[in-house]
Amino acid sequence: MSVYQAAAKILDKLQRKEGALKTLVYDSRFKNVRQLYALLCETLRYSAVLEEIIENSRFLKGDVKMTLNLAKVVVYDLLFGKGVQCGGRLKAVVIAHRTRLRAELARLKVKKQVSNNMDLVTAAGGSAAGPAVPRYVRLNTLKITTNEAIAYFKRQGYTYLGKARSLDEVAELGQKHGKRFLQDLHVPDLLAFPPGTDFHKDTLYTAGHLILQDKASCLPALLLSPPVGSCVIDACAAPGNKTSHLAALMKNKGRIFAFDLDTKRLATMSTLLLRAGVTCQELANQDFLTVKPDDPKYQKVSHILMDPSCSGSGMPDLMRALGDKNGPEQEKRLQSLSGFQCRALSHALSFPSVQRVVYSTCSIHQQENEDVVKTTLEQNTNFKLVNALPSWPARGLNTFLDAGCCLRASALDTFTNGFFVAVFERKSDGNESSSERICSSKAERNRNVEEEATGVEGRFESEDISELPEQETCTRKKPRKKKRKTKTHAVN
Ligand SMILES: C[S@@+](CC[C@H](N)C(=O)[O-])C[C@H]1O[C@@H](n2cnc3c(N)ncnc32)[C@H](O)[C@@H]1O
Repeated sequence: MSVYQAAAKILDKLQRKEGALKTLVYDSRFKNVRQLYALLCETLRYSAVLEEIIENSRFLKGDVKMTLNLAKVVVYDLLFGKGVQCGGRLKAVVIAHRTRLRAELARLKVKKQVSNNMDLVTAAGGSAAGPAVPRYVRLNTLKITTNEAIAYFKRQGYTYLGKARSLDEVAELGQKHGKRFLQDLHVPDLLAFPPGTDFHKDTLYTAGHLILQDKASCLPALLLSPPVGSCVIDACAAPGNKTSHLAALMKNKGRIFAFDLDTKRLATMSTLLLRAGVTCQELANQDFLTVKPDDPKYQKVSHILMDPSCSGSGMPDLMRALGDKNGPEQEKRLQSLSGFQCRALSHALSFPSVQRVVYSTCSIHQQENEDVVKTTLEQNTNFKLVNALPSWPARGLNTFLDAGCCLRASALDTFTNGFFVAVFERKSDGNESSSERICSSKAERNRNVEEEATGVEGRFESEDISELPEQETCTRKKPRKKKRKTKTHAVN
């Protein structure tokens, strides 16, 4: 099977919501999964542009017999990729229409008033997905310091633009190309490069010094901010980007109990943590809902990260591929996800010593975000919301009194993927009224700012197919009856 047929099949499956992109690629058993994955990512990125070109050129209107998805992957390679890399009838058909397709590309650039292909993507995605998001690189501080990394990239010919002072500077980088980078203003040890910068073959990346992770997905670990030496649970952990971030914040001291239902993702996680030099973890292939809060093993757990399965609707490429379908089916799915998310979050809050719990999703839907937080607060009156990262401009939708304590992220507002974070903290006095739980009092806001400035500052995904799923689509798996626990051992 050619790479195009394999890719088209996966696009079909994505549209039928049969799984996450990386899982589908991995499961396809295609011999060169890296090539297949790269082609799919790029086709998804150019999806809207490709559809317009295919439609305007009437490529599929004549005698050409192929599905839109097959047309998209092959036209992508013809116009934006390495040229058509197959033989036979498929190549003959595309070559026969090459001139018309190229002419449509040129016409589209004139229409959108852009001069290069990347700008075309930005122009196409501008309304639905927002501007292009920079390539964020989290430095794994277990292995490298920020200064070392900056010096390394300078040696590689990149121009260092300094530490961003405003989101506008990050946004500007999103519109640029070439070898330049800056340090992020919110997340310490995070660098931002122009979109499309590829580090998969970089030696620092392959050695686990760099973690390719979107900025928004760095916020949960940062806001949980477990002290060095603490006892932490990562409830839905695989493939472990946030676990490795937690371990870096904890300087590999203390314990992280990490759970996941999915055996394959957990195996990938084990490999990734090994590469990242994480040694303080204990992995378990277990349904978090079955983990007993009164088990003496978890007696000292003070911090929990809850990043459960969600619709993945914050991932722009994915949503563009799936189409933003509303309707009863979508509503049913969201309700089911939301029910699970509420149960999982309440379960996290039931651990006897837990003080702080961070809830996050890569969803843009209120049902999975504010609604889950509101229900959970109503059911757990011994917890309140903390005003998460007050300097962050995008806040939770105003659907209940404390919703502004939560933060949202999007390509349009924060130049990241779509994301949501809420921070729960145990009330010091169990008798606080519901109004006291609101984090809008000036004193508490100030305290939170201070915490973020002192506790977080100074401490500190790949999309490589060999590493498998980031957190984009995280379809919920049914709990398995048989539990198998795996424990990773310390690695030097
Ligand atoms: C959003 S992804 C987690 C991404 C991860 N936190 C990271 O940053 O790399 C959600 C994960 O939850 C897992 N999951 C779903 N239901 C679960 C459950 N009941 N118990 C444990 N893990 C679960 C899924 O297998 C999936 O790997």
